[in-house]
Amino acid sequence: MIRLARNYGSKAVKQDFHLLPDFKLKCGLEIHTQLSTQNKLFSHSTNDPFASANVPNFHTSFFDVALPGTQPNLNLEAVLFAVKLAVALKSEVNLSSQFDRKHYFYGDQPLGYQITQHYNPLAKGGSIELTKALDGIDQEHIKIDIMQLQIEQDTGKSIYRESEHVSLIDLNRSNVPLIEMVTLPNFTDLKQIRSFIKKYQNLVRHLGISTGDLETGAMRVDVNMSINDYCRVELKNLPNTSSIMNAVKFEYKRQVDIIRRGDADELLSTPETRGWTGSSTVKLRSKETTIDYRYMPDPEIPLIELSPDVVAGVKTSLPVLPDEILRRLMSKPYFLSLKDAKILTVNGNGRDQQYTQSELLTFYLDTFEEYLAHVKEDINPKLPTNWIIHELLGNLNRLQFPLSKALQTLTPSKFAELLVLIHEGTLSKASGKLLLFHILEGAKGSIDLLPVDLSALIDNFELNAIQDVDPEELKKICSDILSQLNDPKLLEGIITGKKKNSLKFLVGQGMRLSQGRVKPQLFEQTFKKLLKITW
Ligand SMILES: Nc1ncnc2c1ncn2[C@@H]1O[C@H](COP(=O)(O)OP(=O)(O)OP(=O)(O)O)[C@@H](O)[C@H]1O
Ligand SMILES: [Mg+2]
Ligand SMILES: [Mg+2]
Repeated sequence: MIRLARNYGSKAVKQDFHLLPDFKLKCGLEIHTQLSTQNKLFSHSTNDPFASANVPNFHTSFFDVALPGTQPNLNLEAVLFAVKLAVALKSEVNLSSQFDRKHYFYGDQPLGYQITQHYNPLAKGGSIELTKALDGIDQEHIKIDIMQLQIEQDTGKSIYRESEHVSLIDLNRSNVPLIEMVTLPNFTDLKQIRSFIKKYQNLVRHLGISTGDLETGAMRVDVNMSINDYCRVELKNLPNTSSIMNAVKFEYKRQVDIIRRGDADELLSTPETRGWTGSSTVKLRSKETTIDYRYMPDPEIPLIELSPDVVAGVKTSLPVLPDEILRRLMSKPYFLSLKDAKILTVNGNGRDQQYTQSELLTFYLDTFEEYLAHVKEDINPKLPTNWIIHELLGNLNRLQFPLSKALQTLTPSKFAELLVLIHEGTLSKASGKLLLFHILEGAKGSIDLLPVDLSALIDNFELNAIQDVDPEELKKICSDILSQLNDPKLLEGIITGKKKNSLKFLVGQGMRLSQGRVKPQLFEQTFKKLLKITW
């Protein structure tokens, strides 16, 4: 088995890319996903392939290093994770599946074979739907069929230090559980491939069975592609989405050139495996010369026998899936835009954000419910969205403060109280923003966090919007602003209606003077009266 060193920098030059009508693309994906179980697939060592990258061979047992006489012991958590995924993909779970040995020799595979499922995998069939509305593909709706899901073990890692002429072996990754998911060759363009990968990644994160990160290798995508029914080429070593897309584009152009030159019968008549260097695909091996893996059932591992109850139990305990959540969030009473709904449902990699998706979604739904209970019919669905997705998250990122801590003081009911105050005009937007930042900043420095007392804070800072503004006083403020303006052109533009927007500038001055405690509409009305504006 030949492997290329991982290439993280993709140097491919950006150019226009189009599929050509006479050269029909057909693609199928094989995706390997590491399961985030506590332990490894066939041993009791901790499953921690990355955290300890600086301590090689730390998370290893006698079995992981293939000491003679050691035997595999199947981790049921991995089977449960695989069943979860199978059920979410509507695959048919095989109630009796088996493990097989796939033989090949490589330094980071000390057993001399990989334990996988070849003859009788865990699940078959199933599909993922992609739509224009939710996934942004060009077609209204397509279905990508899944061939099968199989459980297998990951290999160790080889590290090549060319300057020192040494190859190092790290077995921390050896025997980490993987699921290989194979699709039918249903993909016909690049957007479909990109959307599918995103959707599958979000699904495994949503189910809590994998980190789904491409960059760390927790999720690895091989693309099989062919044009006009010539033989398929399999692309491997694709470390991130842009490599996947660039490799497909490069390979498409390469195959089109071969067909145009009339060389396809010679060069595209046998399947081959190619790697991605960062700027081009290179041949690793042809499938003709593929070594014979001598597959055989593993005699040391009993069949995985599942009772129908287990599958049924997983089905009933499965969380609501992301597409369904998106659809709910985009309809009554939430009416979120697709973009905002995705902020609440698309799981990031969890390392650079201050919340998990489920924390955020729960916070949003709970706050929304309390807000709705207060305002009833008079609801403004944009208010919770803007204040949670934009204001709250913006502040958490700025302060590097996790949502889980923030909500000890800003509970959903407190946050809803804040929204109601803004909704009713008791608190202006500007004061609301100040208050929110102040609460979060204070909470960050505190150890014991109690639910915040909003009314006390509002009184303390005199943030209450002035409800009964004296019209005379308002008139005076507005006249002062006008007399200090000294810009007749601007005034003329406003009065004639040629520069309607400039009225906002005047209102802004009023808001500044009143420290945001007077409603902007009141300033607008007063200015209009003073300037005798009729538009
Ligand atoms: N004509 C074709 N054009 C493009 N893709 C194809 C074509 N025929 C099959 N494929 C895709 O090739 C992939 C085959 O994967 P599978 O795991 O079954 O076999 P493999 O690649 O030979 O095995 P391995 O797991 O050892 O790589 C599937 O994703 C399938 O959709
Ligand atoms: Mg393959
Ligand atoms: Mg495969």
